[in-house]
Amino acid sequence: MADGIILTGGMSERFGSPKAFAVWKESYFYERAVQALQSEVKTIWIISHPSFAGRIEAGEQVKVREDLPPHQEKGPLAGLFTGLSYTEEEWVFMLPVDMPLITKAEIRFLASYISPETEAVIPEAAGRIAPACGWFHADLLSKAEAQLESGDYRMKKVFSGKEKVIDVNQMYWRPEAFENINTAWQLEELNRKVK
Ligand SMILES: Nc1nc2c(ncn2[C@@H]2O[C@H](COP(=O)(O)OP(=O)(O)OP(=O)(O)O)[C@@H](O)[C@H]2O)c(=O)[nH]1
Repeated sequence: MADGIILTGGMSERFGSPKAFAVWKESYFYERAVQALQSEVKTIWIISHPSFAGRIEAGEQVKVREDLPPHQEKGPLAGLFTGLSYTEEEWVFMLPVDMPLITKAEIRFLASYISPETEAVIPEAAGRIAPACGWFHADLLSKAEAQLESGDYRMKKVFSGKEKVIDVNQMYWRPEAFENINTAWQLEELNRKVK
């Protein structure tokens, strides 16, 4: 079995309010992320921000945590570090909270690329790699920690050549599922485009 990590620790400055509580089809973004993951993983670790973590509903499967010191607010890599610190599973699926169209179908699709030598499976959509979304092996914990300690917070740098980047525009029937929302305008566009 695997665990899930939902990243909600960002400040959502471009969006204007915490994206965890943005609404898509009558659900908060974080609720949609939980729905996508719940049948695919054991425990879901929501790694959130102290200013609103208390508003997120936890449960038997869903645990809410904040970035572990001393790596708070250092971006998605801090969330990966915290999530991997809590999990006891070999694999996690990490999902940024701002990808409201992802469902379990995408999680399973990416899982099909895991093989023994793989350290991560991440999507590339419309020419852009989404390094904070995908399957991550627990061995990345020590690498994430070392990298945070070195002061380099770039997510992509955590990989050591054993990551698989899947071009979802070529391989997948629903590449728009990997679109991420940064602004309120993008969310309006999505409402117009996707019914
Ligand atoms: N746990 C954790 N998650 C983070 C952190 N920074 C960003 N994230 C999450 O990573 C994902 C991508 O974040 P961005 O969209 O790049 O950043 P953001 O802070 O949410 O938005 P901006 O403030 O507009 O840049 C989102 O799901 C964020 O909630 C962090 O320091 N810790």
